[in-house]
Amino acid sequence: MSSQPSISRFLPEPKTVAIVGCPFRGGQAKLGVDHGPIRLVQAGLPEQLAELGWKVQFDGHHQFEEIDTQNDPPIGKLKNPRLVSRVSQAVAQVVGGHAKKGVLPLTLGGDHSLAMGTISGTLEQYPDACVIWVDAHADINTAETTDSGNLHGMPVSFLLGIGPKIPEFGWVKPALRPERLVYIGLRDIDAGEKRILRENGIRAFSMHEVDKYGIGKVVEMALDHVNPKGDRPIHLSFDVDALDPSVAPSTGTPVRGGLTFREGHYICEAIYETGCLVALDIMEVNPSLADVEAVRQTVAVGCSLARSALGETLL
Ligand SMILES: NC(=[NH2+])NCCC[C@H](N)C(=O)O
Ligand SMILES: [Mn+2]
Ligand SMILES: [Mn+2]
Repeated sequence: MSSQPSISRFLPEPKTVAIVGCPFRGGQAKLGVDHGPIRLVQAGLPEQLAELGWKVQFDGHHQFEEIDTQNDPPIGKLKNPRLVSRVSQAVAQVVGGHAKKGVLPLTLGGDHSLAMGTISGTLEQYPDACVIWVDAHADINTAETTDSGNLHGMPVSFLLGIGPKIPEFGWVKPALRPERLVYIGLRDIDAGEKRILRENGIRAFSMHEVDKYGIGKVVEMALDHVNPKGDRPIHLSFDVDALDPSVAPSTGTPVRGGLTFREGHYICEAIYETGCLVALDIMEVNPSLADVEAVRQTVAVGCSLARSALGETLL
């Protein structure tokens, strides 16, 4: 496999990627997702990206505070709210700082609550950026609609500024507009989330549309919706549970009927080809939830999705 020399519309040469390792699990209940970034780096992701011609910056994973339920009791249903807020705020600063320097931040999760931070950071530098959210879930619950209280099911509502205002999350600017957001891969949406998607006119391509139109057409329609002129920066937030559990088994909330290996990679390849990608998240790899071989497979797919989004081609 090789990489194509390609021009980025927004990143100066030499093209530089900064790996933002986020060993964080406070947005959900399962142990192990905090080891995702460590495994992705151990599997050789920095070297693989260098091989593709990127200048790679990585100086160790972030150190976050421990979960402390004593001093961080739930706010309503929200679990670990102060910790999730502080961690995401720190991540927003780091991601925003890289973006400001013309470097592409590649955030490795960790749970998807981190995207509150990564997307805030991107929008700070690129206010007109659009977001492509690839996931089995919409992660758009509010403090009112959430059943689980897990903040990894809620980051999008905070970015849009919908739902009750929680003072502890006051730093999150409602900087994302509903028409700048598009989903691909959805298949497990809570009733309250369906209502939010409808009421806000948010475009979503579920697995039904992937089946109906094929992934090529779906990505074309998705890009056409959020980036019709191809002049907006793109933040790609990829939850590995968008992939079918047979492809990415080791993740906290797997849902059957997901994207094939090729469909997942096609999305990344097509977004790379736009030349508009400015930030990438690879989230929810949890190396503790499967046997050795299934974990290896999930970590490997996390790495290969990142490579595809950063220019690896089949020919
Ligand atoms: N990032 C994820 N894997 N999110 C799963 C969310 C599941 C469910 N909708 C919830 O709010 O709890
Ligand atoms: Mn998900
Ligand atoms: Mn998610």
